[in-house]
Amino acid sequence: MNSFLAETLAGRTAIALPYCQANGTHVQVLDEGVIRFEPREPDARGLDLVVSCGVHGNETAPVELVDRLISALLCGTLRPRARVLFVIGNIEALRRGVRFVAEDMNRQFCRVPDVGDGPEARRAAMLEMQLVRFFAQAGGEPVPRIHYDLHTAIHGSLIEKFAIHPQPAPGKEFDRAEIARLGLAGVSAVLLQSAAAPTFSLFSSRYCQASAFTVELGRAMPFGQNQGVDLEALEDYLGALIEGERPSPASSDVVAYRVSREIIKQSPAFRLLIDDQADNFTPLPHGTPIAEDGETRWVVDEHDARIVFPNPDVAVGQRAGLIVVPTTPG
Ligand SMILES: O=C(O)CCC(=O)N[C@@H](CCC(=O)O)C(=O)O
Ligand SMILES: [Zn+2]
Repeated sequence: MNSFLAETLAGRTAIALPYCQANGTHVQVLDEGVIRFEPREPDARGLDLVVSCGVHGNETAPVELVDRLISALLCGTLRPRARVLFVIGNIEALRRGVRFVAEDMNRQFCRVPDVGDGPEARRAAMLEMQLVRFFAQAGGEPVPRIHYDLHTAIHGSLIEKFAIHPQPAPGKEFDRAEIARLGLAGVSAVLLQSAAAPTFSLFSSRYCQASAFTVELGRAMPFGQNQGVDLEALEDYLGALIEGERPSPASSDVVAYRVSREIIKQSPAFRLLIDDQADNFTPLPHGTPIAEDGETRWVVDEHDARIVFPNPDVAVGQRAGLIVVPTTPG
């Protein structure tokens, strides 16, 4: 039998009726690339978990990981004791092996009522609806809600695996316990966002009250070329969550950075003044000119600053880099 990913890329998954596996697990394909698993015993459910991948079509290692987890659930070697929703984000971009088709999907979330009409904007709006329904259907006693949106990065990184924790809603705080747990998944650092970027993880954090993270897992490579991306710890960790475990680390190994500034491209004249191939977390000495755009110049005035996601080729209005500085979680 072809895997869920193979069927999805071939255009052969679509909304279907729920069914029950021999081991009692309830399964339903909710849309193209969207599949939900629920345990036989609803009372056993201790967690509602969303794992998304492929929001950028050139970031395939996490898609292969998600496909392995789905296959294990479908053949019964993994038995859920949590409700789990898997989302393969930008299917057409995955088919083409490109980051996006018309617009960056990870800038199309949280846009109601101003939803765009391109393919990524429409898909993002549908995925938002799926998450809202998934979390609302839980019933019973409230359980923790977690969303991991899995990515890989364009450049190399001095810290290979790191997460971005979206800016909390007013009156809320960063989730220290979930940040610490990420260490068990092989994640070494977290960036605490200080601005509301229109990402998938911001959506689930703000509108679904989930503890949400964008997780960067190494370098973006095409399907079949991800041997250099070691996702074993993450795969074990997600398998444990799905099977109802909630491992807690004795102490946190995850170092924290605060996003000090977002560098926003304001016009086509935007220029990066540092190497646009710089690794993520490359240190930026005080006084370094980073970018210019007409009259605007970005110069490092932070102590111990690093650059993350330097990219001058984004659309006007989008971020061309993050300046981050060390901080403490929480
Ligand atoms: O490597 C890059 O420049 C981009 C990698 C990537 O796709 N990162 C995400 C981060 C999302 C967030 O800030 O939560 C993105 O840019 O969408
Ligand atoms: Zn990405």
